[in-house]
Amino acid sequence: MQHITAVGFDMDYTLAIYKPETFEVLAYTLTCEKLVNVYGYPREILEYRYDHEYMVRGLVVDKKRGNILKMDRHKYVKVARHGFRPMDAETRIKTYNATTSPGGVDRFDGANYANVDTLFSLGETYLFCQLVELKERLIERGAEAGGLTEAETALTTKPFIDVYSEIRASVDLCHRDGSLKAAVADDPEKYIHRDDALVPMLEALRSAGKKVFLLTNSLWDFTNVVMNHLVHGASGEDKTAEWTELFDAVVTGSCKPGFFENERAAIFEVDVQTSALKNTDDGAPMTPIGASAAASQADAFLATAGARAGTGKNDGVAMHAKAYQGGSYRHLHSMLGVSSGAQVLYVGDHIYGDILRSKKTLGWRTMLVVPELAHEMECLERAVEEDTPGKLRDLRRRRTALEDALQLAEFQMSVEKTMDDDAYDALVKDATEARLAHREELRRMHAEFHPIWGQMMKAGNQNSRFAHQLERYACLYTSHARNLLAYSPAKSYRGLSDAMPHDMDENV
Ligand SMILES: Nc1nc2c(ncn2[C@@H]2O[C@H](COP(=O)(O)O)[C@@H](O)[C@H]2O)c(=O)[nH]1
Ligand SMILES: [Mg+2]
Repeated sequence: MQHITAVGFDMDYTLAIYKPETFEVLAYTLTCEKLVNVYGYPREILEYRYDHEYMVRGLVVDKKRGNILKMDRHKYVKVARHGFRPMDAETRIKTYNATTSPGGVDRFDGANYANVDTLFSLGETYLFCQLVELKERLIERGAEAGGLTEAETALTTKPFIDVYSEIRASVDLCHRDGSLKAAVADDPEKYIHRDDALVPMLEALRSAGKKVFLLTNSLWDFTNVVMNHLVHGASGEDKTAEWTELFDAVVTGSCKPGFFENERAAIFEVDVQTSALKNTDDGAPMTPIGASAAASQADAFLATAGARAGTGKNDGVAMHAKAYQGGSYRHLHSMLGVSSGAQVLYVGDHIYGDILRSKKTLGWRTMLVVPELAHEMECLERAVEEDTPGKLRDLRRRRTALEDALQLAEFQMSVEKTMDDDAYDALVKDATEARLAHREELRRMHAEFHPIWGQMMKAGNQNSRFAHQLERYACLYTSHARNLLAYSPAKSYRGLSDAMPHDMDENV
């Protein structure tokens, strides 16, 4: 951290942790309403309930087939469900892991797939599974007895990928038409956890000489709602702009990940008293026609530009306001007096929106917030207490030894053309039992983490795709941004040393 001069935070699901039992349920319910009222879906979905514990991040939606997949770091699909129904191993392997297409292995990144990579997407993925099942139930019902309503008939003919797109569009609408955000603004306490450690954490960074910034895709009005709740427990008329004093720069409506690449994006100044947006000339104040008093104000700001932000000038951009909307990393670097991406640490929850592009394009240091890690670590500790890793290692060793012995026996038989049938049958039996015992213990261990999807960071024995992306793009990861408070702002974080199979004592 010694070389880091600026530490930035994403807001939603990074500083502000939403309560799934209220916030996700609200987003889900509003989405169902849009599907019925805007897209003409059957009214029965208004009665649907959301189980916020069912879905997890890191899954991939196969929009075309109506399946949800969990894969390992090699993109080998280890768990698959059609809607909520488990896919049998044979179908799963045939569909995803034994492709003979000329392009080779499916990359799972085209238009037919969607990543469940933010906590915002759990509800919509759950709803997709419900509608996959509803569509199939209606097709069966229609074939048996007829008598479907117009809305039901329409759903039976809709490809899964269109159902997915309409769910997505409905979710998008909830975020854009104010329905979701107005409800949160009315009662932030109901939807967002407060956090006593937040202000001390931001203050500790600043006292250590770091610039601190907020960079969020939420627009100013919603940011102001959320930050007032987090910092002051204030809402409605009691809101103020005092919380902005905790930051050296506040950028809202940032359009990440475009913010990290698109240098031409216009930046607006936010009037924190009225929430009005003011035009700027690439960040410098502009005087509206006829506002002569403002002109001298603009001159004064320009004269002192940089007082708040070190140099305050970078690439010829002068920045002075407390809060902005839009813009690009170039404006932000200017506000912070940053000349190299390696000086910035950014803490966010979205592997694509926050982490990947900021690191790849700008060389920012990154920290991924993974709230699920707390549960994952509790389960790991329990597993260690029960010696599950030891049991798995022994079972895996026995399985490997017997499979090796069986393969060697089969090879010898093929060369010598003789065989001791009884010995061979016993070996086959032992190898099969060892394989099943190992698999069963692995399944049992995964189920302790999550009954459907297992351990988030593993798929079978391997790192999951989510864990792989995290390792590749996040310099650090933690269950909560507040954990920064537990370490010195000058701490040197060191990675574990890399290990290859031949470096290990045991290959388990
Ligand atoms: N229009 C949409 N907005 C969305 C969607 N999912 C989330 N969001 C909004 O993005 C920001 C995230 O802010 P950040 O602090 O994490 O950068 C927040 O305002 C969400 O409401 C969506 O599907 N469509
Ligand atoms: Mg976020």
